[in-house]
Amino acid sequence: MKSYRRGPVLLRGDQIPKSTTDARLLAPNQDSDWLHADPWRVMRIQAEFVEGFGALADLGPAVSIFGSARTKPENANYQLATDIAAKLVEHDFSVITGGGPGIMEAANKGAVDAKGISVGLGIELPFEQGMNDYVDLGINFRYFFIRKMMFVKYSLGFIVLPGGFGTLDELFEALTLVQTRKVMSFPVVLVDSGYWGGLVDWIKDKQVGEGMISPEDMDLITVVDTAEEALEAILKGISAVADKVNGKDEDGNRPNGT
Ligand SMILES: C/C(=C\CNc1ncnc2c1ncn2[C@@H]1O[C@H](COP(=O)(O)O)[C@@H](O)[C@H]1O)CO
Repeated sequence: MKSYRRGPVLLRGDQIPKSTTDARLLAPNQDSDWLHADPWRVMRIQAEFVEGFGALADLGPAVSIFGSARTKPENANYQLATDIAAKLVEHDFSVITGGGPGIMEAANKGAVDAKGISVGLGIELPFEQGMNDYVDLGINFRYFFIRKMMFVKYSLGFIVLPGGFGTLDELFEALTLVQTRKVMSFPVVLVDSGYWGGLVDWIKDKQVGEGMISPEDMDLITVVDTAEEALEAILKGISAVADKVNGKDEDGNRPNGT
């Protein structure tokens, strides 16, 4: 049977193309549909990873702040996000957000006002949506999954204010990565017990109660109400991770007593 090889792909019968990849590439007057074909998308995906890694390589220690794109400046959580970002900057952290409006804008504003590094990892959306005015280092991603990976790779912890589906997506992705040990356990801090309390109770009641997660998985989440508590929880969580990396126990001692 006649076979045709395209790199690692074996093609037979009707799958054999009428022309080669090179011939199609060199052919005049082609339409641009091929630019949207999946193999070409892989190149875009690669390019987006390269751009992201390049732009963030020298960032240094950073914390991501998530929350609703719809929170208005007059909402108390807007000021809270600003205060948390300022406190992070005072402790030499860069602040990373999704670069959009609402809580993202508030956190970027707090970082800039405190003279820190304010990062926005934006996402291309079907409606016009620029980066907020307080982003000093911004990258606009086409692909959600690449952007999500950048948050995890370049953050030492996540602080999550009230939000909608986008915020929940970011929260549960972080928890899943920690639970499955794809990343070192890093702090995930929920701010505003009034907002998150019902969800946390449901997780305890249903997910722990019915054996969908382990009771220890609850330790991955800390719920706080103030900027000071958020900072404290992040610092504590980060030093716990550092201790783990250095082989220390929960009290900061090494097994050999050093
Ligand atoms: C919906 C509106 C603007 C959307 N613009 C966004 N820009 C950047 N990042 C966004 C945007 N919307 C959602 N995100 C990401 O999800 C989280 C917030 O989503 P939620 O559903 O509002 O909770 C946020 O942390 C971003 O990373 C104009 O109203």
